[in-house]
Amino acid sequence: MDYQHILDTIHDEMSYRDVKGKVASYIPELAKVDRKKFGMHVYCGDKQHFCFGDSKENFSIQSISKVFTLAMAMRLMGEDLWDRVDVEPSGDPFNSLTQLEYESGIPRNPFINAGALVISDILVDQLDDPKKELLEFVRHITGDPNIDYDKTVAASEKATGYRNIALVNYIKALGNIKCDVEPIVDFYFHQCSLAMSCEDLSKAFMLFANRGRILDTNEKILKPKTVKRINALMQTCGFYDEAGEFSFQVGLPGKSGVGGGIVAIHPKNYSVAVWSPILNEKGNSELGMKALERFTTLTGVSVF
Ligand SMILES: NC(=O)CC[C@H](N)C(=O)O
Repeated sequence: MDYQHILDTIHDEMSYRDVKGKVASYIPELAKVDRKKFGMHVYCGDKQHFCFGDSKENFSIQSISKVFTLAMAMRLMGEDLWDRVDVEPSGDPFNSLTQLEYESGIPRNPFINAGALVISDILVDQLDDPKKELLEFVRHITGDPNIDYDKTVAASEKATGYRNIALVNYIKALGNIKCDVEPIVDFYFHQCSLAMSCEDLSKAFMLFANRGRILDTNEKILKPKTVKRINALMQTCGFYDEAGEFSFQVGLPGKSGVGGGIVAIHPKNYSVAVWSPILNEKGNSELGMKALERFTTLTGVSVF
């Protein structure tokens, strides 16, 4: 497969001028990102990798971080985790509070904010220094010791993060949060602020395409069963109330973030990351989704 040719074709065909969405602004710092940015990176099981555009530039990974924290929580709790968070698509926006009331504080899945905040509670409760351990985890699986939090983005989200703070308080009132609210949201805002490139993300997500093993070293980090569960959740819940559309258009398990990144994987085959900060109404990268649709169409490879 000539991946470089396919990526070059996508780069030639598409431009930020073709999409009408907006860069996220409810986190003030994200509104400063240049809407012209566009990059893509593919990592393959044979360690070859291909890219175009701004694929080596760091951006705020936001909700993509929820996949890393889920992996860490599954390593700590195994199947007991599912007593605290469910595994169903929500069909609601990522930051919705409504289902919690009639579902007794058990979030629909770990990729909506409510679910990710319960995962944050678990990590804050069980780890001595969760921020340090998350950084170590991400640096280890990418082999990049320079990955770090963007403290300006974390502070910007904290200053305006009323909904997430409300979510933790509400879930705590319903009995599904153990720790204090402040350290949970502090950890969550930091995980969302992780600054990574498409290159970093496609390499990190090879873990999920490679049955839980780091591509470079073959070290086993996750059990195959854990990887199966995480990939299933990415397929059904990775794009909030657009999960069906992403499956329909692209046909890969994946995860998006409001920084405009999307990562998707094909089990045993490849991992692909794309970044364009212009979001559609559902909070997913508009150009990113189109680029991935072209990618699975031109390669003829999706999970379906
Ligand atoms: N979908 C997202 O990327 C949302 C992440 C963002 N930090 C929030 O909690 O609102």
